[in-house]
Amino acid sequence: MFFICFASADLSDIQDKVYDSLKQLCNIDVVPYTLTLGYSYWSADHILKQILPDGVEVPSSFETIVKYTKLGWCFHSVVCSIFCVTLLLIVICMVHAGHVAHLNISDDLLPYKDVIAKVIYDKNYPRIQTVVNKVGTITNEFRVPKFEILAGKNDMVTEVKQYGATFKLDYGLVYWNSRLEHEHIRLVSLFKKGDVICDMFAGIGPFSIPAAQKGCIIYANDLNPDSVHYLRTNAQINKVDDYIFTHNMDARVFMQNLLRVPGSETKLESQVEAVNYSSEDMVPANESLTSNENRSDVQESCQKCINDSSVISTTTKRRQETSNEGDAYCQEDASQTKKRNNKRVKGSGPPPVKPWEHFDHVVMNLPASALQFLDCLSGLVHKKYWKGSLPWIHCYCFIRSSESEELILSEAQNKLNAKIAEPIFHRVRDVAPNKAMFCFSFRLPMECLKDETEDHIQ
Ligand SMILES: C[S@@+](CC[C@H](N)C(=O)[O-])C[C@H]1O[C@@H](n2cnc3c(N)ncnc32)[C@H](O)[C@@H]1O
Repeated sequence: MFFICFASADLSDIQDKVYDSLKQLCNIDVVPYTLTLGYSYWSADHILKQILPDGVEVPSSFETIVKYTKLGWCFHSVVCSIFCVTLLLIVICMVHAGHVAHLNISDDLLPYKDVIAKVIYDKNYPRIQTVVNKVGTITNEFRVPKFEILAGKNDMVTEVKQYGATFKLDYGLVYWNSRLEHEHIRLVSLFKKGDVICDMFAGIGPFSIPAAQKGCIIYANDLNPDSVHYLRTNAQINKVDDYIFTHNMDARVFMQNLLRVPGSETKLESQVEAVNYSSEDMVPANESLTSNENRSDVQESCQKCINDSSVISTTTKRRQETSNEGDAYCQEDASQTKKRNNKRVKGSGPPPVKPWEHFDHVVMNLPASALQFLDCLSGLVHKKYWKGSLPWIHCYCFIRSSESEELILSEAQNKLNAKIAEPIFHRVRDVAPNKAMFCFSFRLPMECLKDETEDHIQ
């Protein structure tokens, strides 16, 4: 049995609620004992350890979809540890903060969800102004979890900063996962200025926006209209709207439209957009010196990745966790991105592009089913029109501990109806004890090209 002596008057409202929850939880009228240091000095973790029953694991972290800057975190820790929290310091500390904390409360902790949320809200306010808990599993195709609001205001529109880019989003309407930040920037670090990228499942743009900041030309698509709305908004906020062409359709249709050669069949709306974008005096990708240089740079970057211990070839290396070397590599890229933050990409807009003649990378981040979409890449590229080297495909997938990379490779080869040379598996993160997310990268095999001459002969 215990009771809490609340030291700070300005937190009394929250403390009353916590106190009430405690009384309900413990089924008691009076909560005895004094925590003499006072509620206002204790961390959420410490308080929860005190108030949750013995044996219950205290949620040690929650995902906040808004990040502190590193400076903010350090500052916050110092302030907490020396117990000198003045209002002014809090305000300075929270400058880069937003407001939604996302909890994933396990079944055994559900009876305590309100008290947990109240303590987290209380101890992180005003940085955190809404505390939500994920309910059930994600079943909808837009991959948007359902949330219940446990504390604070009912407002899920917020802003996130990732490596110098700003992302506005409605957490209740679109997919967002802060834990993929490192992966977003790792993949973008493989792209070079002038590369053409097809982002088939773009979401609100965590691959597309930093890539455009680098000077890549992006065709970004998502089936969720709300994602596309925020993708466009984010392209404007980050001043890269000249470099991003957004589409709202099924990923297969998107790729078919993008790669259809004008004049060969009826143009669809999105194809018209791509055609308009390609001006008449366009320079073919493989005739430009810069483009050729970029092409070999991509090879080098990918080779660097193959050599880097954070990226593993099935044939040569075993699965490993992301290395510090990899971190440094991405960090370097991130600092360049930060420098560009909020500056319009220089030059007279992007160079003209004909995607049916050349693109460099395809990003497929829909791990639950991206492999099933690989068949749409077979017979899509016309041999007759294609210029330069074949594109890299980056297909995200989940691999269970009972499954192997060889199994994924064989599934992908079946879908493409072609053999994949030198596949690269990069372990992104563990999503469950027996399941990890991987990025499976490979060059589109030559056999996937559509050869009209052969069609004709047959
Ligand atoms: C896992 S999220 C990834 C979003 C983003 N690339 C990121 O890293 O945050 C997958 C996205 O694919 C979209 N999606 C699902 N099915 C789709 C389809 N058939 N065609 C296009 N987009 C689809 C969802 O709306 C969602 O935004």
